[in-house]
Order: sequence, then structure tokens, then C-alpha cells
Amino acid sequence: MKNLSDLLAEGVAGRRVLVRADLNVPLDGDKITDDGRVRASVPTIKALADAGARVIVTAHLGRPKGEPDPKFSLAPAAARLGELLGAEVALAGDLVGESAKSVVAALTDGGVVMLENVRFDARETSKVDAEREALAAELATFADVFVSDGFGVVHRKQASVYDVAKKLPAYVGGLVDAELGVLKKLTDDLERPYVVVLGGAKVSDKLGVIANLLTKVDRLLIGGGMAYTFLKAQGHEVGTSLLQEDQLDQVRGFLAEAEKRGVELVLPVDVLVTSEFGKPEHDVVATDAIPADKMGLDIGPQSRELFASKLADARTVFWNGPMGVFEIETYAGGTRAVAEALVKSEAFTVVGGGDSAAAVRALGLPEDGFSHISTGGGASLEFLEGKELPGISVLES
Ligand SMILES: Nc1ncnc2c1ncn2[C@@H]1O[C@H](COP(=O)(O)OP(=O)(O)OP(=O)(O)O)[C@@H](O)[C@H]1O
Ligand SMILES: O=C(O)[C@H](O)COP(=O)(O)O
Repeated sequence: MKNLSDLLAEGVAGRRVLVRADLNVPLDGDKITDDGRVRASVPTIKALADAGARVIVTAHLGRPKGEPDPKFSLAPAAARLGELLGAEVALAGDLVGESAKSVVAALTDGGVVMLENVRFDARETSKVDAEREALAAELATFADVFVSDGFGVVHRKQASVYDVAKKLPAYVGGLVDAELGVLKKLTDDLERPYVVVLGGAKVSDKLGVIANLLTKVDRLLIGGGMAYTFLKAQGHEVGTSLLQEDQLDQVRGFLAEAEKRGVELVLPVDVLVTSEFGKPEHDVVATDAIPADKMGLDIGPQSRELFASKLADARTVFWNGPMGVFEIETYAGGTRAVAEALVKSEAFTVVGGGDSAAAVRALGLPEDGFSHISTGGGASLEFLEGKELPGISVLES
């Protein structure tokens, strides 16, 4: 796999370099609430621009429905990237249309431009190879080489991550290289007890990794939106909480498998429930007493203590997914408890995921209190599973 240093050594002055970054940042309206992913993308882009490349950044934001939607514009990310680079980053009004063509044509050596949200084109995430390849071919016309630097998205077989790497000479970017280097420590002779903490909201995406994690971990702590499918599988009512009804059987299988393997699977014993998403008024209830008309938005005080105690003797910890809706102060306590337990811990601790990393910063915890804060949530989980990451294997082939 050729990397950024190889590309810089070959020389990039005057060459057009398409960089796939992960700029999927949390927003409040058009304000970025955590710019971690933008900051993480700067070193590679800056190194290329400083070496005289003409840099074209492509990225996604959120999950728009395959057509332009101003709510998901990359404008805030382009503006922030410009601030961090100290130079304007022009944002094309489209992805591969007339605006993109003229913005790219106007690029000068050392300049950086950005294409609009790549998921505004339905072909980006299409399951039909030919559709993705067609978009990749259009993106490839803009550049001479491709640099894959969006670590958070390398687990997606998408046009701007996977297919485009087959259309241009492709290199792994500095961020992806560094992330892979650190995460390897979690797959090669790690110290035990090894504890994984899972939470968050992308439940259907991430349930899949559990089968494999059960073969590797000593303890699995499950909170956040992920917990309710487990609680339901154990026979508890979960009210209107986030639930993956169609995966209940699979989850029952995980519970049985954990028992068989002697993996300690720890679920919340109490939760904060409310009647409407985000409403601060709440009750604390035991997980076997969730009212039918209430939803759980954070793990409760007893669960926080329980989770912290299960982290205390860990030697290696990987954490993805907040324990609750941490964006609302009332429901941030569970996430804070887990984060604080990790900061206190002597273990090798890795936090992964856009929102998980944002939570650590939003709660004011020191970033150096963790061994590594990864920009990828789903991506790092799939890496830990030992699964092939399409965005990486395509660079190796
Ligand atoms: N009980 C819950 N109900 C609903 N949403 C929840 C709950 N607990 C946490 N969340 C939400 O989960 C979201 C984060 O989940 P997500 O799985 O996207 O994590 P992540 O760290 O961003 O990982 P990735 O990088 O893979 O997206 C937060 O916005 C948080 O509010
Ligand atoms: O937030 C993430 O995990 C990445 O940006 C990937 O986003 P996705 O889960 O919508 O593909």
C-alpha cells in the first residue's frame, strides 16, 4: 500500500490530488459543535498543499437521501477547513456538475477546494457496482491521483471511498495510516482484561460486530441506544426506547453465546426515562420497570457505578457510542461516567467514533486522558472484528 510519504517523494507540485476525507461533523443548524474530524483531516491536506498540489476534497455529511439537501451541505466544514488552513477553501455548488468543474479548473498550485456532499448523488452509496463506478469515473476526471484519508468511512464500499481508488493511482493518507497503526495494538497481543463498551444510536449497523467481539473480549458493556434491544431480548419491556425489533433473535443468540464463552455481558440496571425525545423532565427506573409510554435516554446512577467498576481492572478498553443522549446535559451523566472511568484507568484506552470523540471533548475531559481518540466508530469496530475494510483492501490490491 503506497502512502502519503511515497506520494510526496514522487512529487505532487502542479498535480491534482483528490482527497477523500471524513468531515461528518455534528452540527447544530449550520454551526459545527465539534470540529475534531475537520482538524484530523488537516495534516494530510496541508502536506499536499504545501508541496504544491492542487487539492480537491470530497466528503459526506450525514445521510441525505441521494439528492441535494441544504441541511446536509458541507459549507460549514469547508469554512472551518479554510480557517484551519489559513486559506480559503472554495466549495463547489455540486459534486460533479458545472460548478464542480469550474471550481476545479480554477485551482492553482497549493490551493484547496471542496466538492459538495458526495451523498447528494445516489450513486455514491448504490449497491449496484456499475452505478458507483460511473460516479467514481466522473470524480476521477478531476484528478491525477487519489488519497484515501477518511478513516471513519473506510468500512463503506462507496464510490468515493472504494471505486474511485480503482480509477486513479491511489495512496493511503496520513490519518488513515496513523489510525490503522494504533488500532493494530488492539488486535495484536493485547493485555487482558479486554473490555469493549458499546452504545450510540447506529444500532442495526453495529449489532453485527458483536458476534465477532464475543470471541475476543473478556467483558462487553452495553449502554446507549444499543442496550434496549438487549433488554427486550431478555424479556424486559423497553417502552418507546430505540429498538431493533428485527434483530431480537440475533441478540438472544449473543446472550447465549456470551454465557457459553464466559464473556461477561453487562447491561444497564437502571435508566433515565422520559415521555418525549429530548425532554429534560425524567424519572430514574429499573430496567425491568420501563413504562410503556417512556423512552430511555441515558443509563442511570447505579448503572454508571456498575460500568465504572467493570472498567476499573481493565488493561485494554475500546469504547464506541455514547451511553445516552449526551448532547442534552440531563442525559450526559452516563457518558461522563464511562469517560471518567477511562481517564482514571491505567489501561490502553481507545475511544472511537464521531459522536463518542465529540462527547469526550464536550464534557471537557482531557484528550490526553485516553491512549487514542479515533475518528472512526463503525470503521474501528469493523477493523477490530478483523473484517476486511473495502476502503483499505482496495488500496492494497
Ligand atoms: N438511549 C439513546 N436513545 C437515542 N439515541 C441515543 C441514545 N444513547 C445515545 N444516543 C445517541 O447516539 C448518538 C451517537 O451514536 P453513533 O452510533 O453514531 O456513535 P459514533 O460515536 O458517532 O460512531 P460513528 O462514528 O460510527 O457514527 C448520539 O447522537 C447520541 O445522542
Ligand atoms: O460517522 C461515521 O461513522 C462516518 O462518517 C460514516 O458515516 P455513515 O455511518 O453514515 O456511513
